[in-house]
Amino acid sequence: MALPGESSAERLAQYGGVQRLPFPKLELFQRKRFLDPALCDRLIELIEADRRPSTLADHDGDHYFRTSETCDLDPAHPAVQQVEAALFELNGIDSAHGEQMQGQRYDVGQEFKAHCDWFNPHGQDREKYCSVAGQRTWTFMIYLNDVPAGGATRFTTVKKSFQPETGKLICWNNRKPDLSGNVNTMHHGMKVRRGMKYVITKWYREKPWG
Ligand SMILES: O=C(O)CCC(=O)C(=O)O
Ligand SMILES: [Fe+2]
Repeated sequence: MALPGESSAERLAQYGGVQRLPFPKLELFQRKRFLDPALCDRLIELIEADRRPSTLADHDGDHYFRTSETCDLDPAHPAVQQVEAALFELNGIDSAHGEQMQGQRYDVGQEFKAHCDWFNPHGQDREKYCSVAGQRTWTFMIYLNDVPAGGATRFTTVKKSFQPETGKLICWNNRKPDLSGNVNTMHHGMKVRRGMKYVITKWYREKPWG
């Protein structure tokens, strides 16, 4: 049984079409065509309607660290609820443990430099970001479109890149079996070279999200 706020390789495998990448030190999965193209288009419209410059915890003053635009997706919107239902069917994580779903849009030249999604236990912002809901457990990310050039997500320590593709989902466990953050989850949303890139991201926590 997975802990609250967690999924597991066994659970993900039940869904069908889920592939685990062959890295012993990192639980990393992909599922192609997780969302259908029409739903991806609706989500892109929502991001376009509501986007604002991204912010970031603990970026050490590098204003070019995450240059994309972000939006918090409305949990009451039918398209967002459809994604939530699909995610629950896949991962079995109680939605109370999920942060609000985020949309991101990267224009040409924009990126999200190499980082881990879990919060540094020694970082200045640990208290601010983890005091209520605890650490991030799993990340689920879905590409909403094909990007003509650039925009791959590169896992830098295991040297694996994912190419954006409409509806493709990738997910990973941010923690090691001892529940500390896994440095092998380090990933870089690389610069878009041509076209636009849209993704949605869903992060889960150890404890229910306020
Ligand atoms: O856009 C990407 O490829 C990566 C996004 C990401 O790492 C994040 O939102 O935490
Ligand atoms: Fe990330």
